[in-house]
Amino acid sequence: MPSAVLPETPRHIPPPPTKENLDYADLAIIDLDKYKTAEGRAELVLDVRNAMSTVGFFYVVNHGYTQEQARSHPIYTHFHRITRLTEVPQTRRIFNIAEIPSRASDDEKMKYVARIKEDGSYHGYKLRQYWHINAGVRDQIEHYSVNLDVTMKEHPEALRPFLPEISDFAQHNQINVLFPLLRLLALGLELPEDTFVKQHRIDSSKEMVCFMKYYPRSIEDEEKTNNVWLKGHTDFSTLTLLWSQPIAGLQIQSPDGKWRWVKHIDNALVVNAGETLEFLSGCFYKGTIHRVVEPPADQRGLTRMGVIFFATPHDDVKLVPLAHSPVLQRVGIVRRCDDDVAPTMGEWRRARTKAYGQTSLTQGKEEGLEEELINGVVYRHYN
Ligand SMILES: O=C(O)CCC(=O)C(=O)O
Ligand SMILES: [Fe+2]
Repeated sequence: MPSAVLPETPRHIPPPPTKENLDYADLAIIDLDKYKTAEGRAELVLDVRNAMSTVGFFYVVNHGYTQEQARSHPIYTHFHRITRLTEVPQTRRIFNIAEIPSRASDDEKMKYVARIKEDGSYHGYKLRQYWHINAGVRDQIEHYSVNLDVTMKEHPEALRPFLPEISDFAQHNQINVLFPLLRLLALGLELPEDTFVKQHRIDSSKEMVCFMKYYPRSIEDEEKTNNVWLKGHTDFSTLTLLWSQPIAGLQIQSPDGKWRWVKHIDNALVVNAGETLEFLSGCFYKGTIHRVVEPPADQRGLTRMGVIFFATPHDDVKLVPLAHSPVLQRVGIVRRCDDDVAPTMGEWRRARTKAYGQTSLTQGKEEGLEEELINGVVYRHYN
């Protein structure tokens, strides 16, 4: 069998977690080991339903990827099985790979820039300063997003040898984490367990892995934005799987209106519900508002790398509540728009992606709230 040797990856070195005593959100921990038994699953259905119908966020542990114990696993390229085995644990390895796109030249970044405004797609680079935050200050976040089907687009040269691993990683997120969670969420609505999975298991999926690099900002920018790096928002996904990393910054808006920090847990996932799950569940599952702010003093000045999987159903799925759910019939359905004008996933994704961070916003009823109308649905931003 022919063999090839992969280039070295950069080394992503995570700093120690913050020692500051922050006001942390109290989030449930969903242990996917329990999914293996019928009793465990029954417990998880209740835990997942409770978390998603109240806070809209939880942690997932035992998702099948190792962080601390080195374990060999073979690496493949497009054509060859590679002879050398990696000793790097899987989670650390994906953070190493995540560093690659940010090191491409400016010319190459321009070549693979995402067609955000043109097609409403994040696949490729979202460069820094694309979004407006406040008072003329723009974001310092660079994304590189790869579709679940990694062959859908071309990628920067340095990333190409790692596409098989990125593909494995994306599929791991989908099959081993997303699908079990979607089954639990369907059971939580007393629906057949594959209800949501069927909407997601498709060939032309637009689900994506996003490598997200936040660069530190000037004191002036911090002041003008009140330390907000990424404005309060909900995600357009059904679920967002965020690979926990030690640099604090992510905050969620608690039901009492207070922003609370999300604490880092080594090798855990932070999972949140997005707008699409709200649409499909008649707002029973909550797409909770979250934002990213400047890290605490002991982590200031660091770049912050995120690895995130955004899950969405097929573009043709009409985003109307699953009204036959016995649970929804009991608790009632809240519609964000009438069923007959409800957008499809594709319409919502494109409209949301094109509009985000671009349009001029109107001041909402509350302080710090801005609103815009997307596809006839009110979308809110919070500062
Ligand atoms: O970087 C984070 O921790 C969160 C990012 C986020 O909320 C998003 O990209 O939608
Ligand atoms: Fe988000």
